Amino acid sequence: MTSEMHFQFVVIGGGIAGVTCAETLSHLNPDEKILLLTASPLIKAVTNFRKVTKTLEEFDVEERSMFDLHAQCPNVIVAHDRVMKLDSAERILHTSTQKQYSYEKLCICAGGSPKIIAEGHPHVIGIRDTETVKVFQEKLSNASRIVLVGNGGIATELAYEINGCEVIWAIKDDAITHTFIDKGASQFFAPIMSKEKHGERKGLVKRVKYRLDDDVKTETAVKATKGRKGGSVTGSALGPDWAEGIPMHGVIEESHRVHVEKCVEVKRVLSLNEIESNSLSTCCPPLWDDSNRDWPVYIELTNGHIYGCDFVVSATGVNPNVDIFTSGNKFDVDAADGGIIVNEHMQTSVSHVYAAGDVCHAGWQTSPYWLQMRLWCQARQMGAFASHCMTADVHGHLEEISQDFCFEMFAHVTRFFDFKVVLLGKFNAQGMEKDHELLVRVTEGQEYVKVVLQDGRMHGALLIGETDLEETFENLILNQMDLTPFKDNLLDPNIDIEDYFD
Ligand SMILES: Cc1cc2nc3c(=O)[nH]c(=O)nc-3n(C[C@H](O)[C@H](O)[C@H](O)COP(=O)(O)OP(=O)(O)OC[C@H]3O[C@@H](n4cnc5c(N)ncnc54)[C@H](O)[C@@H]3O)c2cc1C
Ligand SMILES: NC(=O)c1ccc[n+]([C@@H]2O[C@H](COP(=O)([O-])OP(=O)(O)OC[C@H]3O[C@@H](n4cnc5c(N)ncnc54)[C@H](O)[C@@H]3O)[C@@H](O)[C@H]2O)c1
Repeated sequence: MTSEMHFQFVVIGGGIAGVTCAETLSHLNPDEKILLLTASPLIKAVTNFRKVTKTLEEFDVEERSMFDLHAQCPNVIVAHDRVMKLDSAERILHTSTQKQYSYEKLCICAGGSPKIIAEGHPHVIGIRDTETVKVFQEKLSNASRIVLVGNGGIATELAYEINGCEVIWAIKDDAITHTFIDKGASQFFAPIMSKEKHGERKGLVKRVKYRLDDDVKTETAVKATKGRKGGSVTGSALGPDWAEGIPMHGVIEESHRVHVEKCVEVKRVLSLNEIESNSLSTCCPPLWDDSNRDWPVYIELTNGHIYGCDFVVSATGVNPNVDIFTSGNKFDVDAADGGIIVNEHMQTSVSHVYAAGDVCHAGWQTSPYWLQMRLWCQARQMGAFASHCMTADVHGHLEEISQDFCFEMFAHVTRFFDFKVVLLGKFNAQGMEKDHELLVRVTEGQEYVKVVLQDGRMHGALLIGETDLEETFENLILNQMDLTPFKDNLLDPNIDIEDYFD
């Protein structure tokens, strides 16, 4: 019989949400012992945090040993141990090293795993953590053609970054990068995507400092006995600009070649044997050479096209890691995205259990200008806010805690195709009825500015390039000024909009 260790606060997950939650708990409760349980030996740390505007934030993400977190927050004990079972009635966690931990308050920050088409197929991979990136790089270094499935963040970055390998990019939509931008913006990017990249990439400060050394030793760590099961992902998700500085080269001389197949899904993954025995004919994009080539794997798309390739990258979103927790416990889970539902205090439907980051589904009545997307900024914000709520809860004044300002308005800054991209509020008019209006300004190869208006008020904006408009537009969304009298001038490039609304 193993002895049980008790902690006031236990956090599960060494990603951005879990580490931020544990760090903030440590600052708020310097006299309490906090346990962070993580299935991955390295944890994620947020550094150089800075606010760009009231709601936009930027930070670096470093992969660190568990030792570093304990050194920085001595009341946080980090255990490299996988939670195998939650007994929420007894408030006990059972781990892979046969330990038991009881808690007063628990925060689940177990992240997500890539949702992979044809899961388990040896020629289909997903990307989530440093280990899966290594697998991808290794496969790519011997590849001359891949099929890329998905139309969100990862697919967009890969379509731009991969060199020396042909890419067939299969998307469900009629325009690229649909998760983040509208069709007009994807047309803005189209010529840029097909251009070859020359010389140094411009202007971008590398934001992620990954340490890929596998053997980080820690004395405080409790060693996990089990590794990955069936190739499942246990590491934390990568973060901003993960693709920067990671070589992505195939074997051919042509530096950059992408063929986009629009409005399709993958119907079947086929072997050469199946192609031959059923006499199926394969396709090749115009001007690409496919003569006499046999491929390790073939993809049949719903438009009937069959492409051969070395391997397939499934960049098709994330499944929250909920199974271990929902088994035997009455968590409410969102039917559509599979996340554990949390309320405005990050509480789940199970007493004393909170959740934050990719694993959770924001189940509260959200502000009209905020939406959940599984992003590092939201993982950090949710982790930090959950720790404030957990602390208030143990002191009996949770109801006095009002929601953090960061949930007032959605704000995300990233880079696609080497352009700065800022997303504010309902940047794609998400969930809005047809009665909204779009104002757009485009300068080819330079900037794309789109504003979403309803009843003359700004509800969202998409800014591509160095527009310098984020602060002004953030204010206009937050203060809901009636812009009807200024509508014609709002995007006039000859008017200094900042002065205008000063
Ligand atoms: C390739 C890639 C690129 C990305 N790029 C960006 C970007 O540019 N900008 C952006 O905003 N976002 C980006 N994201 C998304 C962002 O990285 C995630 O939203 C964010 O990191 C999620 O953090 P998290 O802490 O919720 O989860 P995770 O980082 O997934 O961490 C979950 C943690 O829980 C642990 N865990 C899981 N199960 C257990 C268990 N049973 N017991 C113990 N521990 C467990 C895992 O080991 C891990 O440490 C990217 C994601 C990927 C995969
Ligand atoms: N720069 C950034 O902000 C950035 C970059 C990379 C990743 N991320 C985040 O990391 C996470 C993972 O990225 P991702 O690109 O896998 O997810 P995503 O949610 O960004 O995009 C998933 C894409 O896959 C498509 N899809 C889903 N099922 C499909 C199917 N069966 N067939 C074809 N297409 C399918 C969806 O339509 C969507 O376009 C996301 O939360 C994303 O927001 C963010």
